[in-house]
This record gives sequence, C-alpha cells and structure tokens, in this order.
Amino acid sequence: MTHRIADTFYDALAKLSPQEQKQVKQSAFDFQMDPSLPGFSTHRVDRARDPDFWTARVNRDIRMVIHKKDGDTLLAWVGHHDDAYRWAETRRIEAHPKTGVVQIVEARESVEDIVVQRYVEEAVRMPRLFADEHDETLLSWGVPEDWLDTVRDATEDTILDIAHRLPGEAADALLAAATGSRPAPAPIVADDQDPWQHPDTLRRFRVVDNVEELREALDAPWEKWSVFLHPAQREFVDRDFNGPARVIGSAGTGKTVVALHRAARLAKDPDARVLLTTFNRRLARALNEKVPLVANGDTRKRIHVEALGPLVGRLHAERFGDSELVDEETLRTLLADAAQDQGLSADPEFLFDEWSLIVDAWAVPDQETYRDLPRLGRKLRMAASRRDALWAVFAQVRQELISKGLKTETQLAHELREVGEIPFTHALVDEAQDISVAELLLLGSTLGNQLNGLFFAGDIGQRIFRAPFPWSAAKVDVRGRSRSLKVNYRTSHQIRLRSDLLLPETLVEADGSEEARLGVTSVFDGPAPELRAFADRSDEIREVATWVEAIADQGVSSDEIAILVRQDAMIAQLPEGLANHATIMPMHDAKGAEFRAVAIPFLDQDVLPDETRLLAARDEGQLDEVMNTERHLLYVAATRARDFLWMSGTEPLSDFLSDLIQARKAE
Ligand SMILES: Nc1ncnc2c1ncn2[C@@H]1O[C@H](COP(=O)(O)OP(=O)(O)OP(=O)(O)O)[C@@H](O)[C@H]1O
Repeated sequence: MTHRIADTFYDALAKLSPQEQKQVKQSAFDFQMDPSLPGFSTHRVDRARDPDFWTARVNRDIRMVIHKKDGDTLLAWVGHHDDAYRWAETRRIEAHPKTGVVQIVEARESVEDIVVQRYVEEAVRMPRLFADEHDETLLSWGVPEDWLDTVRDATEDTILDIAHRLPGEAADALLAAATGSRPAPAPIVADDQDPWQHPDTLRRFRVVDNVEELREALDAPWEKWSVFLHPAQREFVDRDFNGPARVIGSAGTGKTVVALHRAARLAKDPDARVLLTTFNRRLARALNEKVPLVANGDTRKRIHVEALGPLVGRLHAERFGDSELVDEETLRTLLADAAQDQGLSADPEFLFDEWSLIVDAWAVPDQETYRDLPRLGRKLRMAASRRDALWAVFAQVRQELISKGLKTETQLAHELREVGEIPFTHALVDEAQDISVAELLLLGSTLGNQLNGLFFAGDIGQRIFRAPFPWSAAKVDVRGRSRSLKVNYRTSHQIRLRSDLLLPETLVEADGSEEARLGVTSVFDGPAPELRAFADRSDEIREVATWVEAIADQGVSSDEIAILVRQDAMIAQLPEGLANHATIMPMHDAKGAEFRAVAIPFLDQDVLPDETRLLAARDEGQLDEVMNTERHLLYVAATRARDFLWMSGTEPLSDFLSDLIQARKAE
C-alpha cells in the first residue's frame, strides 16, 4: 500500500485556519496509520467523475478528499464539507494520453459558465494565442485532452486563468509560449518507468513511505517547496556533477530551495560534511532556519550553515591562531603614505580599489605577475611603467602590514587556501553572485575537483555588494554545468513582468557569457503594481501610508508588509505609526527575504542611483558599475513582493521609476 500527498492538498490546507490545520494534520496522520478507523466515516463521492474519490471526516465541517485505487491512497484536497465534495466531483486523476504522466484534471465542463462565457467573449475580441497549434503539439506540452479547445481559445487576458487550472507542465509550456518562447515537448513516461516516478508526476504527488516520513511532513510547517519540486529543480538536486555546477535564474525561481534540497541530498551520505553558505550572517541565519524543513536527524547534523566571511575567520583562527585584522581606515593611510614615499601621485580611491580588487583579492605575489595580469574585470587599462610604479606602493604596504602584524580578511582566505584543506566534502553557496575572489579561489582549489564538491546558486541580476570578476580566472569553470530555472514561485505574474523591465533581457557575465532572462513564468496572478509619481513629498508619504494601512486592514500582518528605502536616513521621514503595520528597512537588508506586500517610496532622481556613489565614480567603467548595482538593488527590492507592490517617488523621479511609468503608458 502506497500513501501519497498531492500538492493540491497542501494548497487547500494553507487556506484553513490554524486550528483547522492542526486538526487536519492529526487526521492525516491517523489516516495513514489506519484508514479504516470508523471516526473518518469515509464515503465514496457519488457524483464524482472519478469513481475512486472518497471523503474522510476531520470534524463536523472539514473533509479530506482521498483518492483510493489498487490499495493505494492519496490525500488530494481538504476543506469545508460542500467545497470538498464539489472539488472531488469535478476532478479526475489519470495518466495523460500522450505523456503518460499522472495528472489531476479539472473537468472542463465544471469551469463555471461565467468563466467559460468570458473565454469565448474574449476570444471574439482578441487574438487567440494558440489558434494554430495542432492537438498533437498541445498534447505534447501536457495539456489534458478535454482542455484542448479551451486552450485554443485562450487570449492574452484569459491565458493566466486557464493555465492555472491546468497541470503544472502544461501551464509552464503555455505561459512560456505566450511570452514568446517555443516550449519543448514535456518528457514522456518511458516504457520501463513507473508513471508515479516521472519528474512531472513527482512535482505534484509525493510518496510518504512510512509513518515517520508523514510525521516529518506533518510536523514541518506546510511549506510546499519542502515537499514538491519542479522537475528542473529536482534535476539540480539529484544530479551528480564532476566539477563545479551552478543554478541560476531570476528572483524567486527557487534557487535557494534547490541549494537546500541538494545539501540535504548530499548529507545523506554518512561520510559527507556539507557546507551550506552564503555571503552574510543574516542570510546564513535565514538558510539555517530552513534546513530542518529538508533534513533531520543525522542528515541535519552533517549540514553546517555559516556565512563565508565568519567561516574563513574561524577556520583560519583554528589553524593559525588569532589574527589582528587591519581596518579600512588604517589601510587607506598605509596606501597614501606609501604612495607619498614612492613619489607616486594617484587618486586615493583608485589606489584602494586597485589594492582590494586586484592585488589583495588575487594575492598577486610580485611585480612581474602584476605587470602581466589581465585586468580581471577592471575596465581601466594601464601601461607597464605605471604598473611598476604602483607595485612599489603595494609592496611597501605589504611590508608594513607584516611589520605591524596586521592582516586583511582576504589574506586569511588565501592562507587557508595555501594549506589546501577545509573540513568539508561539499560546499553549496547561495547568493553566489556576491562571492568574493578570495572566497571563490579558496573553495575552487579545495573542492573544485571533487565529485559534487561545489555548487552555486545565484543571479547576476541581483549582484549588489561585490564587483564582478571572471570565475574562470579563479579556475572555477561551470560551463556545461550551469542551467537556469524559469518558473517563478514567489512573485505574481504582474509584479514579475514589471520588475523584469528593470534589467536588460540579456545580462553579460564578467567572462563574457550571456544569460537570457526571457521565458520566465509565474505560478499565480495578482493586482498590477502601483507606480506613482508625486509633486510633493508630503503627498507621497501620505499616500504610501494609506496604501500600507489598506493592506494591513485586509489582515496582512506587519511582518508580511515591508517598506524598503535606499538610505537608512529615509526611515525617519515615514510617519512613526507605520512601523505598527510594516517592517521598515534599507533595500540592501531585504536581500533573500520575501513579503506579501512591498512599498518602495522615495525613488527620486538623486536617490536611485545614489548620488554620492555616482559622484564618486572616476571613470566610465565605475559609472557603469554604479548604475548596474543600483539597478540590481531596485530589482532585488521589487522582487521581494509576492502579491502587492508599490513604487513611488517625488519629482524629479529616479530614471528607473520613470522608465517603468513610461513603459506602462506605452502599453
Ligand atoms: N517547487 C516549489 N513549490 C512551491 N514553492 C516554491 C518552490 N520552489 C520555490 N518555491 C517558493 O518560491 C519562493 C522563492 O524561492 P527561493 O527563495 O528559493 O528563490 P530564489 O530563486 O533563491 O530567489 P532570490 O533570487 O530572490 O533569492 C519561496 O517562497 C519558496 O518557498
């Protein structure tokens, strides 16, 4: 007897009250132990299209919908009595005629008349998106047979509604096709494959092998991602890589989820020591909180979560004893003094960047290497004589640091690399777009050649902290082992479409490789983002406060509403009472977080891009870098929103915001 849970059960459960959820979890558990208990008073659903649907009683009102076939049971749905019956009466569970994958199919004729009427009316008025597609093509995308005509009638206005009633693989394909991509046929069940083991089946049905597994699933908060993965995510979790591998994808496509599951998968090996890391403590804490959702017991113990900087400091201290670190101010003074001693006139900012981004970052050992070094992401070209003069300065600073017994943080990573060991068999790096050169060199040299040694999850469109550099120069080559995820689980279709406009359609990495960001789809729909321009700051503040309060009035709690600002000082401009309704923080701190509603006020011309950063840029390369990271920052902020997004400024507006407003007007 096999027990399964469907993703529809999770979705339905999430809509019940906390008290009801608790009762359902207990009932689901008892049911698994003994489905014949009289308390469930199971009934076959008489009018069901699928004769194998039954209901089981949770309390006077709540019913679980169970699918029973050949001795197997599936928890399919849960909800109030009448809703549960209606759900069961209008669904079938069946193998798709073309792909063989097991699907839950909503009966086409059950879609309410009014909705059907709308599909038809829209089809008359607007171009039909799939009018010319053959049955065979639509079937090859996983569209259920009785939905073929409805899909063919889909227009731009109805496609989302239709897609969300279809099995995931069909929805992915149709939404991708609607946005200009040409989907490949969905993989079919092989002759020797169990249809229940196919990746598209596994994205909606999970087997719970034993009572222990169900207990885990029931004890964990019902986070869908901890149980159901998209096949593209699953592939990255399960596949073995003979070298560094990487998952990329725009915000909200489930990269962190992949890293977590992969860490858990690798940690099942009793000899594994898995490092799950990222680039700051806050993000590491957030990762650590999620680990119990994917791993427990000994597997959990074999996963170590720590931010890279602190990890390097700790491992270095364990190996070499404590070190005194040089602070930035001292370093700047040393650089300025050395430049003066060497008779070199150079911009202090340039000297500092050249030291941090090149000499120290890459542990450049001597003058010859420095002279011959490719510029590694630095746009400025330099004559050999100029490099020699600069080297004299850097060499003096190195000497000074040694004589004062000071080290840079970067140096700690290099010294660890030289001893060539870290106490892990695997490392997985989340938010890898912001990894430093020295950290990448360290991980690359210690784990880069091991089977499944290194795995990265990141998005170059969200690089906001560190300067870009070519990973190949750090001998970390992910070519052929890097793929992108295309389904956005976090942000509504409307918010994603707007946010995507903030970035170019193709992003270029420091080594010249390109990432096309087209073809991403969202799994749900929501209101259009509010994009507002004000003539007066007080009006802007009043309106943003009204918007936040209206969302709070809908019952959204203050930790689910964020107000994100570019500079800390702006927080004081907001009315004090707003903090009761929303979490207020700088945009940078929102990295990795998500909220139901996000407001981003104060998007003025001198705020984003940040004027001080712009003025400090010394050349075109730096100007580009400031523009890119500021643009990424707004993208990060906007894509924290799941359902509601507000962006506003007081004129003159940030170019980023006015471009979005113009684009909307042009639609
Ligand atoms: N297979 C899945 N099923 C349901 N929800 C999912 C799935 N994968 C991811 N999610 C949800 O999507 C949201 C975004 O996931 P995640 O944080 O992993 O994305 P990300 O790509 O790392 O985002 P970012 O780049 O913004 O950090 C989370 O709320 C997560 O629970």
